[in-house]
Amino acid sequence: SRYRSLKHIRGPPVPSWVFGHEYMLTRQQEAGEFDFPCVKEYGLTWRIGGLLGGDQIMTADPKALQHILHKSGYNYPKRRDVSKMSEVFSGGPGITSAIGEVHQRQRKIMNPAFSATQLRRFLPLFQETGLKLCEKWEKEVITVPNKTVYVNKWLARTTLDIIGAAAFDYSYGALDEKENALSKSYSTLFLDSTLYQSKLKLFYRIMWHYLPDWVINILMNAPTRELKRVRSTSRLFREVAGNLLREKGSEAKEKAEEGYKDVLSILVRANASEEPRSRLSDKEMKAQMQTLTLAGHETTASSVSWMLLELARHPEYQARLRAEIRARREVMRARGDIRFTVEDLDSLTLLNNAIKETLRYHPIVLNLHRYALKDDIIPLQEPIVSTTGEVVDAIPIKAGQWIKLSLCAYNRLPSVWGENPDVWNPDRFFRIDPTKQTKLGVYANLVSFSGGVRSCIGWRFALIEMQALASELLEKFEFSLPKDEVYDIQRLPAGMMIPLVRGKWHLGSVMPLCVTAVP
Ligand code: HEM
Repeated sequence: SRYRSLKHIRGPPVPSWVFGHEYMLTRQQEAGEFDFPCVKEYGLTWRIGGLLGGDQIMTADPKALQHILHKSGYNYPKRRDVSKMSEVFSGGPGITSAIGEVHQRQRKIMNPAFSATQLRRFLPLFQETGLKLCEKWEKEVITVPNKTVYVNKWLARTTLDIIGAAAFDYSYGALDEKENALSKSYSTLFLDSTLYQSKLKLFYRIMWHYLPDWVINILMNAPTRELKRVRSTSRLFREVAGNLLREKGSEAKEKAEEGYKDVLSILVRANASEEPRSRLSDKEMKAQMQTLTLAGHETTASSVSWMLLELARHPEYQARLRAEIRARREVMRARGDIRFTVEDLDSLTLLNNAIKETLRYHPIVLNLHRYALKDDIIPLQEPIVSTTGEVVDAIPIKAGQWIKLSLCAYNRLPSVWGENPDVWNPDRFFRIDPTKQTKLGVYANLVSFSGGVRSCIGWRFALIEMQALASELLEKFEFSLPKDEVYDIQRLPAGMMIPLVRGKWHLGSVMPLCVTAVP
């Protein structure tokens, strides 16, 4: 049968015939606590259980990842239950849930909005919104010395305002308004809908993979608590999108005709296109808006929050970083400029190393769930030893085989990242020679943005945004561990990796840090 051939691959004992490792993986107390020991015990590729006695391959092997993500094009799609869940999160058939040719069409339509030239134009917006956050903190938030601030909450509002303005020329007013319904709804979305689901619900959801689309389309509307929660965010978004298209739609159409390549103009033009290959339906257009809003804000806010936590844990590095930013500020002022340019930001080596190291150490997406469309052979960079002691350097698989990519474990491989990969140390990037690595990710060979045809479309957007926000924040504020209490931050697997405080889950997903203005 199809799975028998994998029995010779070693892996951890399967905890349940029904769930395989699926349930266990969602129940981790610390993201990666499953993956990291597996690499140490079995090598970079191992066998885990799937549903109902099935076997899966799990891998962190650079060559296997390269094969699956890059070289095979669309031959290793996302598991169907995963894409269908993305559809629920996007409120319709958007780019994260589309597969094959539909995805190719959508991606081609949207790509021009994410070119390097296009994104440069957003830098002033990133900076102004960052400065607005600084001002808020200075005037309203840091009212007493040693104030503990939930930095992730503030950053999520900042990045929500940014994605609204950058993509849709729309103001969410999340930084200004205390009670913004949409930003509130987003802020607990993953926690409420994805973290620690019951066994039954998880089983039911993963089984979607085997069902025909029309059945899933009915099940997607089932009245479970989790689905209702996600749909309620979608409803709020649809209201916003409706207003937005009413207000900006005709203007966007004109801009599109003049060749503007901002997201909204591109989407509106594609929506009006007569040509099937470049057309987006109404549903698709709205789903893209919702997708970009979701995929484009909390991801970046989270990454910056993890970086600030690490800088709080590493005050000496933080001080070097601040000095680097200030020195560049002098150069900038001497030129007569008032803002950093993209070149200035790219020249901040310590900052960029800290960003890379944070993406490596705290990848927001831990695992990707894929399956093979065709029979294939997966090549391995580091051979493994089978149950009978033979050396395996390639794994033949059958069409339909489930495969999990361990992005978090790849990001910790000493063979790729050098010694002490379990320590956050940005200086490692001074020693890394990317030409010696297997080409993988879109950025710095990290797989934190995934890779290949399904890689993150917004990685450059995120990078410039992180550079801009971090350079403003770190120049004006010092981040340290909270003084009022000890907060033990857990990294939890909730679809996206989210921070929770051990013993204080009632606080929700928070990143508490002590923030002090620096003179
Ligand atoms: C640090 C910030 C970010 C990280 C770590 C990140 C990470 C990722 C990852 C790992 C994927 C692949 C997911 C999968 O295959 O299931 C992805 C896809 C995606 N990301 Fe990001 N992302 C970030 C920021 C952004 C931003 C700012 C945007 C938009 C402005 C964005 C838009 C998207 C979209 C649309 C996709 C789906 C692409 C496709 O399937 O063709 N992301 N991202």
